[in-house]
Amino acid sequence: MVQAWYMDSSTEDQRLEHHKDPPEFLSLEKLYKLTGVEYFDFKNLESPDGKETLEKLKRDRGYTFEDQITCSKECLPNYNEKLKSFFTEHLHTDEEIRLVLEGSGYFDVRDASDKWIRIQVVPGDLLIIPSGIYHRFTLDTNNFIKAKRFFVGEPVWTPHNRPLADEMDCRKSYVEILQRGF
Ligand SMILES: CSCCC(=O)C(=O)O
Ligand SMILES: [Fe+2]
Repeated sequence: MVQAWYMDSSTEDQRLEHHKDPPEFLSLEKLYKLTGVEYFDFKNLESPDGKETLEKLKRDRGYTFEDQITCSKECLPNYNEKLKSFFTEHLHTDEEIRLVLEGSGYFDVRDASDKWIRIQVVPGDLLIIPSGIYHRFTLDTNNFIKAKRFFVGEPVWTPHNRPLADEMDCRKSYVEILQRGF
């Protein structure tokens, strides 16, 4: 089951959980209300039902491109460099959609007060991170994740780092929606 919590401010190893003391969890509804991040449960991905639900989601949202990424020392070219850029706070001009197939990791997203929310993902979790939200990704202490990536049209994975990205249209639109409320 996916879980989300507010992070502590320690600069210790990014792969640790970084719970506050005491821990402060968020429901998926709250996560959506606060950030616009959407979650879909695909624990049944291997069943006919699961496959059909995924096809429907792809149709509904116009995801025409799909591939897979494996993050491990063995499988990811320029492993250290890639992981460093994944964990540098950034945004994208499009949604970032990931469906975890194996392994686990953490997506961190900023709330409206710039607090970090950590979202733990495990197999069967599909996350949609909106365009324009500042976020980052890290492996956990298992150092392995395999995920499907989806995209509308030709994929663009370019990260735009903070603070330069503050001036981008997608950032301004996101902030506007955030102020109006999801
Ligand atoms: C779980 S996918 C690995 C991370 C990634 O693709 C990204 O942050 O863009
Ligand atoms: Fe990203």
